[in-house]
This record gives sequence, structure tokens and C-alpha cells, in this order.
Amino acid sequence: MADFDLKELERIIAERGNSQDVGSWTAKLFRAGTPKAAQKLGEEAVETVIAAVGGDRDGVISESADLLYHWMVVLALSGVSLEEVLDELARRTGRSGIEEKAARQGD
Ligand SMILES: N=c1c2ncn([C@@H]3O[C@H](COP(=O)(O)OP(=O)(O)OP(=O)(O)O)[C@@H](O)[C@H]3O)c2ncn1[C@@H]1O[C@H](COP(=O)(O)O)[C@@H](O)[C@H]1O
Repeated sequence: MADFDLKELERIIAERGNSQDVGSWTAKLFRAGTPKAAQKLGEEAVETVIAAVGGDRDGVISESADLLYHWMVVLALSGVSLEEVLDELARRTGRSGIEEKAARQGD
């Protein structure tokens, strides 16, 4: 299993989004702003749906990675942290955010 998680991607996006690197797609999206990033998020969602409906397993994996990345760029541009989304999901399970965090850390 990959030694990589969304928390790390969130950190990379924050760092690359604010970089001056002209080759950085993340920086390009940050400069373009929420409408462009949200448009890309929608495109990747549709491409994931098409792959899933078409039974394209490898496509679902690849498009899901594009989807998660662009979703996290939209989160960053919206000033929303991954933690806040996880807290909302935890609330829906009936667990408190603190309990959920402890569960994720294996406490
Ligand atoms: N996970 C991703 C990631 N997924 C997709 N993409 C980029 O998203 C862009 C748009 O994807 P598309 O499938 O629409 O590709 P496209 O059709 O060529 O795009 P357009 O024609 O719409 O411009 C492509 O340029 C992809 O490279 C990503 N770019 C960056 N990351 C992560 O962000 C990090 C920093 O990247 P940079 O900001 O580019 O340094 C990387 O190391 C990765 O961890």
C-alpha cells in the first residue's frame, strides 16, 4: 500500500500553490482561482463517472486520483481544511471530532 495520505497532499498543494514555479499546475490553478479549479474538479468527476460506468477499473483509479487532487485544490482555495471535512464526516457517524481523530491515530 502507498505510504501517502491526503494530509500529505494537502501540505504539497499549499506549498506548490503559493510557489512561483511556472511549471507548477497547482500554482497555475491558484492563480486562476476557484472558478477554473472548480471547473477542473467537475471535469474529473465526470471522467470518473464515465470510467466507472464503462467498467474501466484502471480509469477509475487514475481519474479518482485526478478528482481527489482537484477537490483538494478547491478545498484550499475555499479556505477549508481536510480536517474540517473529516470532522463533518465523523459528526455524521455520531462520533465527535476528537474521538474520530483518536481513532485515526490508533489511540
Ligand atoms: N496529483 C496531482 C495531479 N493530478 C493531476 N494533475 C494535473 O492536472 C492537470 C489537468 O489534468 P487533465 O487530466 O485535465 O489534463 P489535461 O487535459 O492535459 O489538462 P488541460 O488540457 O485541461 O490543461 C494535468 O496537468 C495534470 O498533470 C496534478 N498535478 C499535481 N498533482 C500533485 O501536486 C504536486 C505538485 O504538482 P505541481 O504543482 O505541478 O508542481 C505533484 O507532485 C502531485 O503530487
